[in-house]
Amino acid sequence: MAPNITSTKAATLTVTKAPVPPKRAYVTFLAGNGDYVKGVMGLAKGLRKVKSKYPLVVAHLPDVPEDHRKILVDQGCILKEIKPVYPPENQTQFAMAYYVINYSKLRIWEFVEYSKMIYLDGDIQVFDNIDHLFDMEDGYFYAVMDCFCEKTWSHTPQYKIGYCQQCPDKVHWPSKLGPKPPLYFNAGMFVYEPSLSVYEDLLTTLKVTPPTPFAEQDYLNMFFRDIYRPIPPIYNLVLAMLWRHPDNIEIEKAKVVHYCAAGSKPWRYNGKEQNMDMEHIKMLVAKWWDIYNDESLDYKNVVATGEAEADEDEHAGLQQLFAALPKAGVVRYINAPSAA
Ligand SMILES: O=c1ccn([C@@H]2O[C@H](COP(=O)(O)OP(=O)(O)O)[C@@H](O)[C@H]2O)c(=O)[nH]1
Ligand SMILES: OC[C@H]1O[C@H](O[C@@H]2[C@@H](O)[C@H](O)[C@@H](O)[C@H](O)[C@@H]2O)[C@H](O)[C@@H](O)[C@H]1O
Ligand SMILES: [Mn+2]
Repeated sequence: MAPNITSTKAATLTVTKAPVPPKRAYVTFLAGNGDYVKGVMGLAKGLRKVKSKYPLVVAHLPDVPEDHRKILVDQGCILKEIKPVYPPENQTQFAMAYYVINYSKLRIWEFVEYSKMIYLDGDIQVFDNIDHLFDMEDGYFYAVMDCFCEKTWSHTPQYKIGYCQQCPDKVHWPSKLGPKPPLYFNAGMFVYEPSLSVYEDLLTTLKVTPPTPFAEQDYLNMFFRDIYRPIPPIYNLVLAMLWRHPDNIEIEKAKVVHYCAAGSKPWRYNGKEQNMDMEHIKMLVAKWWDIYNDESLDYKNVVATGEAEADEDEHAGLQQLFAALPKAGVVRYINAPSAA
């Protein structure tokens, strides 16, 4: 029935704007015209396979060629060109010469159109939904602890004495070396909040910080030391853990796998380098290729899936995060996000 309008005074319509939900996204970093674009493509498809609710932003340097950019746009990625960030002039020998470009990752703090982001290296694959990590308490930097046992750490005192934070009771930190190093995270995956003030501080502080072998990973560990919170290794399985600290991990529960060990990049894998003939490595590389080759996961072939399915996966993820916490033992992990 039509409303009975008697007054001729124009009705004042007050539209209360619905609160804009905080924007969240995954973000990765791409440089050069080489084969890392395959890693990013695989990551985009993996996030789709686990029905993540959030897009993948690709922060890329100007040297990423047009055809690579198109491949990623066609896979539903949001491309954002960034300028390189270089450390101050230095004589440092980086653990890997190309690490010098990794300081450009710092540009992702400028993406303030997002309230919270999860950074993932291009050599990472997500095998289970991890959207629930966005619900962790704000104001902290979340990442998985690294391991110091690989040759890439041979320049460090901890490597020289056989100390690793993954097994702090095996070789105790000698007091003559001063205080035990603070917990150290692998910078291939982290949960953070973009912020212009933090971004400015990162770039300003970098100018007066002598570079070190693990480049931006060392720098980020120093910069966020006071708000770093360790999360369980299921959120960034650094492959070296498989042969260095097998007791600290449950490979079947790994939600995120980081192909950072020498010779483990799936798109270059030939099984010839040390430890690359392990059954677990072969299985994880095959799992990566299954996703990469799965055309049903291509953006053009995927119909938007319902929220319900994603929520369901997310709820399951929360339960597993709860389950993973008590087994930790090594460090007190974060308080799991409320299940509500
Ligand atoms: O030529 C390169 C080298 C590195 N990267 C990016 O920088 C990240 C860090 O490098 P990498 O993963 O090789 O370091 P690792 O974790 O193996 O030490 C990669 O994952 C990519 O996202 C890139 O795009 N192109
Ligand atoms: O630029 C420094 C890099 O340092 C880290 O890689 C290392 C680290 O994981 C060591 O612990 C391993 O021994 C080593 O193999 C591996 O390359 C990050 O994964 C990467 O994203 C990036 O920050
Ligand atoms: Mn990596």
